[in-house]
Amino acid sequence: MEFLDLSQQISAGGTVRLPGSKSISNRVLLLAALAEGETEVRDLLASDDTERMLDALKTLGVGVDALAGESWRIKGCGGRFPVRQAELFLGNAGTAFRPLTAALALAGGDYVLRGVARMHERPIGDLVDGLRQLGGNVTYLANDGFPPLHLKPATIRAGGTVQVRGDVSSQFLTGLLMALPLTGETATVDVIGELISKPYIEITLAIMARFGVQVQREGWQRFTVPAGSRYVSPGTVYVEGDASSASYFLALGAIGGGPVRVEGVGRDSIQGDVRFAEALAQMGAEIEMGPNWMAARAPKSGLVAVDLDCNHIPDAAMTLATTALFAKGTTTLRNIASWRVKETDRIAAMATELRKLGAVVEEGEDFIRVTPADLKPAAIDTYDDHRMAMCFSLVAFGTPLRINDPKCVAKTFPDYFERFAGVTQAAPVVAIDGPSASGKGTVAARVAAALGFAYLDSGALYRLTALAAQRAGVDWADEERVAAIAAALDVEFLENEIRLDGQLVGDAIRTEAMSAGASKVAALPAVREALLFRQRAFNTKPGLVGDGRDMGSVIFPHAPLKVFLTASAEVRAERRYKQLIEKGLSANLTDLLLDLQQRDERDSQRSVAPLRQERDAKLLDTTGLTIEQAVDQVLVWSREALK
Ligand SMILES: O=C(O)C1=C[C@@H](OP(=O)(O)O)[C@@H](O)[C@H](O)C1
Ligand SMILES: C=C(OP(=O)(O)O)C(=O)O
Repeated sequence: MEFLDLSQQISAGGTVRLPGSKSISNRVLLLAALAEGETEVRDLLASDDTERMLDALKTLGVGVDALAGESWRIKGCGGRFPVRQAELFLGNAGTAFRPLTAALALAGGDYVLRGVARMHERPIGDLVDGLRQLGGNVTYLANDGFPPLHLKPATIRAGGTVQVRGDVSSQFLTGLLMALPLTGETATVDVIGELISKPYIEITLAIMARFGVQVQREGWQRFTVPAGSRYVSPGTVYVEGDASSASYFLALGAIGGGPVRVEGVGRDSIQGDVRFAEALAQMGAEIEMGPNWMAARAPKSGLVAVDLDCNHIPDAAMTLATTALFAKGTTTLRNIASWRVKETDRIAAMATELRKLGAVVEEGEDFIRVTPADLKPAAIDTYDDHRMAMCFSLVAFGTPLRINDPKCVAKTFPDYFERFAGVTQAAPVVAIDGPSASGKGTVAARVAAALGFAYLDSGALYRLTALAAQRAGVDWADEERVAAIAAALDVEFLENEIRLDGQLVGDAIRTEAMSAGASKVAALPAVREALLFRQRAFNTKPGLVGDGRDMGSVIFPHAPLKVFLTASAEVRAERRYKQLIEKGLSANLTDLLLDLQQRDERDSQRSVAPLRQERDAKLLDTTGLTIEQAVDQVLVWSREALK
């Protein structure tokens, strides 16, 4: 599986221009297609969900032309799709599936609508019931109440009243309202049960109005589409920035210092998720807002927990669940039952993944309660849910972590992680690589102490793996079993000691035999893979000095300082010889030199992460230098690089 390792982050600040709103984009596309006239749509969201809608419209015969930038020209078909028979694939886009179901059921024609497996588990029964009241011929192709659907030509009973349940998804009401002008008669929708996610209905009504249809309403209970309503292109439509996408950056500002400013959405927005800013303010964040921008910064006294009804911001509320990890006290998010029927069961997924990090989580049918704890590194599963991936990126302010399948963000925000990197600053790493006995261990440890950083002796991890394998009677060439040992290594780095399986290791990993073992197991790709995240997880606040052979090339490719530390083989052999003699061990200089040369050869020739000087690494040849001189040089470079 693909993954993305996020380093420990230390600060956030900057400006993000948001991608277009998903909810507005897909509504505008559908209404532009149903309208009379051509519509130019500017700043459309480019993502999986909007691609599903665009593909569907093309399949239905609608003229859809890409213009420069994120602009599109849609040639409206005046309520009658040219293609009368088609099969549509709508992925996991609720904003495409539900409204298209309604429009196609009332527009006549023979259509099959499918989605990804999860879409086939997301309910649509309440909408189908509503459409059947109007005479729509809709059948379930698999399970009753769920996609895929078959829509057949039918005689639509125009006019009158339709009842639709509003307590599972507001998209059913949205779908019906957007489709009703196709009947031409006065039609009234009565909402049964408490309508959820109300602000999304406001978006629907605002965009219908933009296309010339005024819906009359009695609160949230009854909506009437007047006779003779028809969609007319307003010419050009600008799509606002996505308010749900804004939530991650505002939270970053609130957690990581800030200010982080988002542009494209603000006080004048028609999206309910701008009210996420109020929730964040309740947690103590300092919020500023203009007509089409918002900014957040961390409070001096720290964030505090909240107890909130989140029914009005179901998507952005997920961001509060991970923000809660940085707030004092227990945060409760209530009235979020709809989370269970979205991209995944979001209450269960959120609880499971938060617990992996050490948080204390309680979940109920319609709430989640999060109590922060000391966070520990974990690999987070994202359940093909863009918001899981984006929400958990915030956790990097508490611990390094791995996000599995990060590309799922493509549903609404394909370049999310690039934007994340643009406004965050990771805890710095000084990566020191070099051949055996170059003195890199001593230099790295002293540089770490001088900077107040943590120290990672990555070679020790390979030596420990070799030792643990030997103790378990596993051959160093047995890739699969050695990798399993590496993955499960029970190791603890103390001040000047290492504990393996609870016991002090002492010099057992410093023998020549274990050097050879380390070199052998380090050549196995599966072993290196198993130790990858473990090593990255050492990069905590305020920073890390790591030494090894692939610190700068593989483990920390973005390290602000990379040093390639080396010395002539002869000098290295002499240093190693002296070390051994000082420890009272017997040694032979010629054998040591030969050994070193062989090891250099092996390390530089291996196919995975071979030892070499990275192009962006500084070369430090210590052949004629003392340790102090080498340390001083690295410190000078560090201070320059970490400024
Ligand atoms: O109409 C819309 O654009 C949306 C409505 C909400 O769904 P529910 O009404 O199912 O809560 C929201 O979660 C979804 O991301 C987009
Ligand atoms: C619920 C969501 O999507 P959909 O539009 O598919 O319902 C979402 O984006 O969080």
